[in-house]
This record gives sequence, structure tokens and C-alpha cells, in this order.
Amino acid sequence: MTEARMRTMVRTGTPTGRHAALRRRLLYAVRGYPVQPADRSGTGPAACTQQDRADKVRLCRSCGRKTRRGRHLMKIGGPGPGLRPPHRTQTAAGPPPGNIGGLSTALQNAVDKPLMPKFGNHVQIDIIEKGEVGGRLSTVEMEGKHYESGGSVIHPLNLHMKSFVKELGLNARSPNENLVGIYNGDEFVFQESEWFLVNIFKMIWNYGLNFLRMYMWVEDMMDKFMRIYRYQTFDFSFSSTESLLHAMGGNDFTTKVNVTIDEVLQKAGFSQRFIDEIVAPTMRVNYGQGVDVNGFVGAVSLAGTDSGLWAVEGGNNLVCTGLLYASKAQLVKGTVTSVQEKARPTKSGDTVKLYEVNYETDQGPSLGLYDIVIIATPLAKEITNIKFLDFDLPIEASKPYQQTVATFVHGQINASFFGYPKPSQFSVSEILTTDAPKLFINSIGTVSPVTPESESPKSSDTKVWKIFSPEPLTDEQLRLLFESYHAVIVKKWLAYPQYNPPEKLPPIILHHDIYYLNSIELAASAMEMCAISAKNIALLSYHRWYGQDGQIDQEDLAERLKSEL
Ligand SMILES: Cc1cc2nc3c(=O)[nH]c(=O)nc-3n(C[C@H](O)[C@H](O)[C@H](O)COP(=O)(O)OP(=O)(O)OC[C@H]3O[C@@H](n4cnc5c(N)ncnc54)[C@H](O)[C@@H]3O)c2cc1C
Ligand SMILES: CC(C)=CCC/C(C)=C/CC/C(C)=C/CSC[C@H](N)C(=O)O
Repeated sequence: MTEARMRTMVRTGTPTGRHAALRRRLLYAVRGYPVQPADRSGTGPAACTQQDRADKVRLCRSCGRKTRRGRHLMKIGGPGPGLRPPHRTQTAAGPPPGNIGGLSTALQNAVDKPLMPKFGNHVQIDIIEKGEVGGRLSTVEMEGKHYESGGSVIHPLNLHMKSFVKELGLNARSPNENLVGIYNGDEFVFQESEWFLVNIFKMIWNYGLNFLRMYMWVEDMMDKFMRIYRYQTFDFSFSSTESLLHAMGGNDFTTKVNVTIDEVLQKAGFSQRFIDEIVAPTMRVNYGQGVDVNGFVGAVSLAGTDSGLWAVEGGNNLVCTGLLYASKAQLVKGTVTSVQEKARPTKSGDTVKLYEVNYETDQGPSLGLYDIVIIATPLAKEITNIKFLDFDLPIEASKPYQQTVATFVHGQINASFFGYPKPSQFSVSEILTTDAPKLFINSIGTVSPVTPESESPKSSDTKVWKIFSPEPLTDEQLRLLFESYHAVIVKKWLAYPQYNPPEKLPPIILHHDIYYLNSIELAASAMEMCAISAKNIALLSYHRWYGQDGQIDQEDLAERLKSEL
């Protein structure tokens, strides 16, 4: 690595990450000081004073600004005003949030992270984020309490999210334990009972051994999925989402991305009734679509109904804030507008190729120069309108993202709408729906605050309900669903890709040193998926920077790691 080339790297979008376990959530980052418009005058870098030299302040050779830590690292995208960081007092400007995708990249490269190859302590981190709380990890406040409005549940085998929470000293909490009912617009086709044996009897009566087979089918998928953690422990990386999926689950995984979950499960011998009454509602609550989603995201969605799901006490986006601080990243509040490759002379008279990242801030346009750019936000143009200027190959925008509306209502649900004239007989607290055209909601379920309450709510208390719907609910629809309510909050999301297999997975490497973290969302969108992609890009950019090809796209790792390592 030459000195000049390692001066800067940058990532765009946010980490979801967290998160960039989110993320959201990995990004190598490059700390640079945006070249303010005045600096564009070509007057060259500021000079270091005697005092600067005494304070070991140097000039960054990429943008000429003063820096104490040698070269520059910058990440674009990341935090907006997050919740109070886990162990810091509230700062005047409010602690920067993050999102899981990008921040976990920063963490993976944070100079004091022993787990990861890192570019060394001369690498600093900047984050450019247009400023929402943790991206799609977010909460809404209702009557003084916060509820997850975006990414809400985490699987017990999501090891990156787990390690972030542990490393950041955060606590896990168990989301609501709801009794689930499956409603088809006219009646409940399945209702969970409080009694375990009654549920077993109902499941066998309705669906034979499909539930048991589903449990084993998801287990098999998870066994293969878990391989990625071992690969990443040994610093193996993958230059495309296809090769990453193939390394995990071979053709089984790469094929799943190109057919529907309906086709996959029919081929596996599941009954159509089970697919329509159990699988379809699971796809609707998790991804706002039916069984036409691709088989891989369908499998992830089914894993999202496993037992042991958890969340972060205080809000999942606390992971983002914590990752930001742990990665020593610097927040630059701005909206990235364009990325362009530029040649710059080095002190020795050579020329180095850098990326000029332009972004809008409250103070006006600004820019920074970086070695590596990592995009950690969906490139769907309705979300992230970054222009890639003068690149030989046009860098394509991703496919459109699916609107999901999360509506929070504090009120008394209208049991008679669901066929129960007597509320006392209405026992379910989470209602999933089948693909019934007349239904205007995907799901409705009670939610608990992200911070456990000191005393459990009295049964007479009206509950807070979260409704997922494709469109905002009308007042009339709210009145159909609720006998009475006294608070409503609506959060509209462009939540996930519109899944319609065969999926064309965007490249991870968009240009020599431009990486795209959210390519993985076209396979499946989840906090952990972004964290895995983030760590992959942290490794991949590092190995490509140092020419360590032996750590990229290795075949047969599953077998080799059993014997060699
Ligand atoms: C309603 C909902 C429910 C969900 N439930 C779950 C769940 O239960 N479990 C789970 O695992 N996952 C869930 N997810 C998915 C999960 O939240 C996402 O996959 C993950 O948070 C994505 O993180 P990210 O960092 O990749 O992207 P994001 O979090 O979307 O971050 C992108 C960021 O980029 C910023 N940005 C965009 N354009 C620019 C620009 N030009 N310049 C600077 N910044 C820019 C945005 O402000 C944003 O903060 C859910 C998502 C939604 C919406
Ligand atoms: C990535 C792997 C292997 C597992 C993740 C499983 C998981 C947590 C899936 C959830 C995916 C998702 C996008 C859920 C959205 S809705 C969540 C919940 N049902 C709710 O109603 O809030």
C-alpha cells in the first residue's frame, strides 16, 4: 500500500447500521475533513505552525486539512440524531446515531478492534449521513415511551448483532410474547392457545407434520447460514453477494434467490394449505409481500418467527450509536450528492486516483477526497439519489423499495371486526393475515416499549398496537379496527426491496474501490444481513487494498475449514 493511496477511504449512505450490524451495518471509513468551498480556491493546504508541529498536528495529503492522526479515513452515511449513547451524557448537539449497515463496517476497522484486519491507526473515520435516527433502526415516542418502528427483532443466531450488544455493554430484551391468530378476512384459520399441547394438537390437526418439517427446514438453512461467521473469523471475504451466498449454502442458497418461496416449499413437499395459511402471513408481516418473494428471503423470514427472538433494551438503534463511538468515527451531517474519480498529484510527483465525494450540508456544498467509497444505503433512487459521475460503466440504481407503513395506536381493539362480538373471548394479541385481497392490513399486534416498564401494565390498561399496512390507514379503517383510541403515530418506510425472483443481485464492487453494502438486501433484508455484508466489505476492501487475493472468493471453505483450520 502506498502512502498516497491509503490517505482516504469513504463510505456513503448510512450504516444501517447498523448499525451497521446494522447498521447496518459495516463500513470502512475514511476520515477526511471536507474540503470547504473556500478550500477549492486551489490555495493549497494550510501550513503547519510551530505549535502544530509540537502538537504532532500534520496536514492530510488528501485534502490539506490539519489532522493529528496522519492519514484520513472517511465513511459517508451513518448517523443522524441517535438516542442517548449507552455510556455518554447527552451532548448539546445530541449524540450522533448511526445505522447498522455502515457503522458495523466502521467498527470492523476501528483501530482498536482486535478481531479485524485493519488499515492501521493512521486511518480515521468520517461518516456522512443525511440525518435520521439509525436509518431503518428507529423508534417512535408515544406518551413518553419509545417503541421500535423499524427493525425490531433479532434472531438468537445473529452473531454480529449479538457481539455488538455484548461489546457495547447493552442489554437484550424479549419482545412481546403474543398469542398469534391467522385471519383470512372472514375468520381465524389458526389461533394459538395458551396451552402448548393444545397448540400441538391444532397444528397437527390442521397441517399434519408441516410445522415439524418447517422447523427442521429452517434449522438446515440456519446451519448453512452460520458458516459465514467461521469464514469471517478466518478473514475470508467474497467479491459478490452470489459468491458469499454460495460459500454459505452452495447452489441451494444461490438457487433460492431465483425462485419463489412458494416454489421452494412446494418442491420440498409442504402442503399448499400450510403455505397459504402459515407461510404467506409470515411473509406479509415481515416483508409486506406474499409467497412470491424469493426463497432465500422467505427462509430468513421464516427464521424470523423462531423462538428466542430478542431486541436491544433502549432501542435497537443504540447499537448504531455505540458502534459510532467504538469506531471513533466522526459524524459529518450531509447528503451525498455525487461521487467522481479524480487524479491528484502526490508530493513525489506521481498521480494518485481518489474519489471526490460531494455532499450538501446546512452550511452549503462540501466535498472530501477518499481512496475507498462504500455505499451503505439502498441505491434505490427514491431513497438515495447519489450520482456517479464520469464512470466508464454506469453504476446502476438498485430496484425499487417496498413501502411499509407502521401505525402505532394506543386504544381498544375492535374484537367484533375480527368476528368476536364479546371482547372477553378475544385472546390473540398478534394477528397475521393471509393473502386476502380485501384485507387492508398485513398484521396488527401489541408492542411493548423498548425500555421495560417498572411495573407490568394492568390487564385493564388499553394496549399499544402496531399495524403494518401497505398504505397509510384511513380514519375509517382505524375506526373499523379500534373501538376507541387516543393516540396514533404513523411511520412510513421504504422498507425492503420489492422481491420478485429471479433476483439480479447488484455487484458489491461498483468500481475499483467503490463497494455496495446493500447489494445483500436483494437476497434478504435484515439487520444481520447488513452486518454480514459490512464485515465482508471491511475484509474485502482490506484484502484488495493489500492484494491478498488468497482471502477472496475461496472455494470449498466449508470442507477446508473442517480439516485444515
Ligand atoms: C418496518 C421495518 C421493520 C423491520 N424489521 C426488522 C426486524 O425485525 N429484524 C431485522 O433484522 N430487520 C428488520 N428490518 C430491516 C432492517 O431494519 C434493515 O435491513 C437495516 O436496518 C438496514 O440497515 P442499512 O444500514 O443497510 O440501511 P439504512 O438503515 O436504511 O441506512 C441508510 C441510511 O443512509 C442514509 N442516506 C441515504 N441516502 C443518503 C445520502 N445521499 N447521503 C447521506 N446519507 C444517506 C439514510 O438517511 C439512512 O440513515 C426492518 C425494516 C423496516 C423498515
Ligand atoms: C438473517 C437471519 C439468518 C435471520 C434473521 C431473522 C429475522 C430476525 C427476520 C426478521 C426480518 C424482518 C425484516 C422482519 C420485519 S417485521 C418484524 C416483526 N415481525 C414485527 O412485526 O415487528
